[in-house]
Amino acid sequence: MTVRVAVAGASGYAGGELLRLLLGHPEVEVGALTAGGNAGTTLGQHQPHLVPLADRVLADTTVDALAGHEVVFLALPHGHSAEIAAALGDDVLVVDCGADHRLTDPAAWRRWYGGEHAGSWPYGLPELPGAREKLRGARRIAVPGCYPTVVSLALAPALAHGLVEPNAVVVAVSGTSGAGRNLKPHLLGSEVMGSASAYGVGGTHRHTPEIVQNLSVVAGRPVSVSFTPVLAPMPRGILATCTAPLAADPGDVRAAYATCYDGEPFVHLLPEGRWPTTGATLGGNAVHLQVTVDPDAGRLVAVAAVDNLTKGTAGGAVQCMNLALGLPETTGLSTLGVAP
Ligand SMILES: NC(=O)C1=CN([C@@H]2O[C@H](COP(=O)(O)OP(=O)(O)OC[C@H]3O[C@@H](n4cnc5c(N)ncnc54)[C@H](OP(=O)(O)O)[C@@H]3O)[C@@H](O)[C@H]2O)C=CC1
Ligand SMILES: CC(=O)N[C@@H](CCC(=O)OP(=O)(O)O)C(=O)O
Repeated sequence: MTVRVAVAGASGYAGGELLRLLLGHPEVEVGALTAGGNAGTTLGQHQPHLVPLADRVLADTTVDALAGHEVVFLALPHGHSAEIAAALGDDVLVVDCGADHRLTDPAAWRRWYGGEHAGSWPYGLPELPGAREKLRGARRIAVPGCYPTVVSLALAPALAHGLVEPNAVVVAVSGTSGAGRNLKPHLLGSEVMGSASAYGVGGTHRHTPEIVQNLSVVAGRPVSVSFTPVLAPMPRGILATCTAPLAADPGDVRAAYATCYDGEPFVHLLPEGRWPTTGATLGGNAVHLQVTVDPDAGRLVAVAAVDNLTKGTAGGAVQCMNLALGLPETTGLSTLGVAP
């Protein structure tokens, strides 16, 4: 089986990571590569690590360029996917790395993103209860945001099994590639190096409703989340510290987590006493996770690390493609990190 795959947004960070993984995927042939203003330049000018594709010329992001492929990955800014997907036809698998189709509630979309909601697609986090079944055979997939991937997986077992009260506090540190390859003053080396900064504080980050949506479905009741992201001086990786008040009788918290993720190829509950590091997850399609109880504070504490570009975007997207096409879910994906 050889699947012809196009990548829109190939000059960006998510597009580059998609191509790195797709070049190592045994069932994939890389077809059209598209961009915005950088159309007409070669991929090698933007992604020097992708040597086999260095001479490929980036096309404009048009339906004509993307048509004729069995799979189209969209690694574009928000707002582009609905129109492209509608023109590509129902038989093409469209995997959207953007936010357009993640939220199920149109009112939440209007509040957090503005404008009319384009509708929700099957949500590309297979490890959430019930999600994998909806991804098998799907032809439209909404890949989660990077923070929602790691936070949802860190807290889902606690909420699914009633180990905690339904209100969580999350502080998550992210590398700068999470912000994309944009020329923004706050992303300049001189601003970021040697300094960490909180942003989107006070419930204002647009990933809050996505995290709340995921955890409320898992818990079967409304969950509130106080989410604070922090920009850190590193190119990749997210480390999320998630806490919630313990329920009256939580039982063996670690055993509950171990049972939940038993057999999940991409979620690694660390041995007791060891805590996740972003470094250990870099380049791998894995979430590293640890959980404990803080008895004095009466809180469950879960810490999780992920590479925002791999399991946090592109790796998760390839995992979902595998499920949708009926391939083994782990095809072309490694959990091995890069160290040191
Ligand atoms: N970075 C991350 O960790 C994560 C990103 N995502 C999502 O993935 C998507 C891509 O993000 P990311 O790679 O970080 O962003 P980048 O800014 O790095 O890349 C954006 C890509 O989209 C292209 N593009 C920009 N504007 C247009 C346009 N008007 N028409 C066509 N193409 C355009 C750019 O081309 P050009 O170079 O020509 O401008 C580039 O290839 C976004 O929706 C983002 O939210 C999701 C999870 C995590
Ligand atoms: C460090 C940083 O800036 N991170 C980004 C996360 C973006 C992301 O995950 O993607 P979506 O835009 O597709 O949701 C942010 O906070 O906006």
